Amino acid sequence: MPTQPLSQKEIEDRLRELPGWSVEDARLVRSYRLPDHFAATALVVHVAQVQQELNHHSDLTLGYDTVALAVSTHSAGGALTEKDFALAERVEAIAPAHGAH
Ligand SMILES: C[C@H](O)[C@H](O)[C@H]1CNC2=NC(N)=NC(=O)C2=N1
Repeated sequence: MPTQPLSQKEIEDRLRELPGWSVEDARLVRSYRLPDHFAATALVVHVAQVQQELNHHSDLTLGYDTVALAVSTHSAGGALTEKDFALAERVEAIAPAHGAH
C-alpha cells in the first residue's frame, strides 16, 4: 500500500515531538551545527547509512560546520508522510553523538 499523506493535524502533532524540525516549502527540515567540518561530514555519512536502511532520502546539505536536511515523500507527490517523520526521528537519535545541536 502506498504511503498516505499526513493530515495537517497529524503533521502538527508529530512536529511537537520533534523540537528543531519544522515544515518549510512543504518539506520537513532541520539544520544542525557541529563542532567542525569532519564532525559534520561524519554525520552526513551516518545519515546516508540510515537513509539507505529506510530507503528514504533527504536532500542533505553539508556546510563547513552545518548539516541541513529537507525531506518529503516523492512517491506521495511531494507530500509529508510517516516516512519523513520516521527518518527525522532516526536522525535525531544519532545526531547528538556527533556533537550536533
Ligand atoms: C525506488 C525507491 O524505493 C524510491 O525511489 C524511494 C527512494 N527514496 C525516496 N526518498 C524520498 N524522500 N521519497 C521517496 O518517495 C523515495 N522513494
